[in-house]
Amino acid sequence: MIDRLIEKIEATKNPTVVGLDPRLGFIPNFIKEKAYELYGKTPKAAAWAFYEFNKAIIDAVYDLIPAVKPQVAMYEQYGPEGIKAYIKTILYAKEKGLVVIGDVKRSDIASTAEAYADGHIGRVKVEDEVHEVYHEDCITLNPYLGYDSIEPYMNHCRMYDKGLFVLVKTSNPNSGEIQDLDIGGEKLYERVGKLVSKWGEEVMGKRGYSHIGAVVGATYPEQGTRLRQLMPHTFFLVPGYGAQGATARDLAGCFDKNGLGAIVNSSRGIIAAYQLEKYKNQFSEKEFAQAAREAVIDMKKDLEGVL
Ligand SMILES: O=c1ccn([C@@H]2O[C@H](COP(=O)(O)O)[C@@H](O)[C@H]2O)c(=O)[nH]1
Repeated sequence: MIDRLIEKIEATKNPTVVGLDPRLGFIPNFIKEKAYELYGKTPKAAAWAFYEFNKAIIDAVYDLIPAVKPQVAMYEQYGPEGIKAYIKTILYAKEKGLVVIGDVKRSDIASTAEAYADGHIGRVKVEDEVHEVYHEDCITLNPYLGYDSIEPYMNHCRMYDKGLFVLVKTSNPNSGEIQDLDIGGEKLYERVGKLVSKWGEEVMGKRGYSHIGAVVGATYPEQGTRLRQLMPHTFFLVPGYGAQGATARDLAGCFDKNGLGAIVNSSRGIIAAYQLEKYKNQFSEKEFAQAAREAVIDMKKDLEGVL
């Protein structure tokens, strides 16, 4: 997976990931009205609207970006219909040639992790039939349970050309409460970073980066720079740009000397761009997808400035 992702970044000359985190508040009225006409004000209507919205966003930006990151929580909250919209979104993005990062943040003991791994990045067996269910290219994981909770996914990376992004330093305001704890001369996030890097040695790609990457928040520039030094063969997924306040300068340290090594996610800042002060005079609600495209172009330029 990591080699495919690097190729896509090189082809688009853009390390931007569009986060597909739809919320009803982001969906233009004309889509919602249609959804309610078809299905009433139900979870099915929300899921229908999400897929229509995502499809239009993907159509508007797929030629500019290497990857999308659907956030499963936004879909899961609407139950089975939401999950169907999540899977349909993934399949559509893949049809358009995009790498798909499922932001699912799973974590459990090995025997349960096997089920998550089979479902998300592997195959499930029903008697003599084998099925791929969720179709993500890679997923996010929480490392709190240690190596045996991650290992079940590693085999799938090898067998099915998949990847992982493991939480190391998250972008949220309270992440330091646990992740910045001093544990005998080093910070907990540093120890976790070293572990993730070591686990990654077992599943190296061909371009010097492992199929096991790390999530490193753009909102913590010092920690990002430190982790880049500690983890030279680990690709970073960097959330926190835009809506959470981080700028291109904040995340510059997450890249390697060749301007590779990281992909930067922006969700609200792109998919809801038409609602932002910066774009709302330029684009109407009907033009939400064009606004998203403009936001991607602006983000690309912004990142180029620090690479
Ligand atoms: O440390 C983390 C890990 C994951 N996320 C996720 O990324 C997006 C960010 O959305 P924005 O709208 O661009 O703020 C969202 O899905 C988070 O769950 C993160 O922000 N930080």
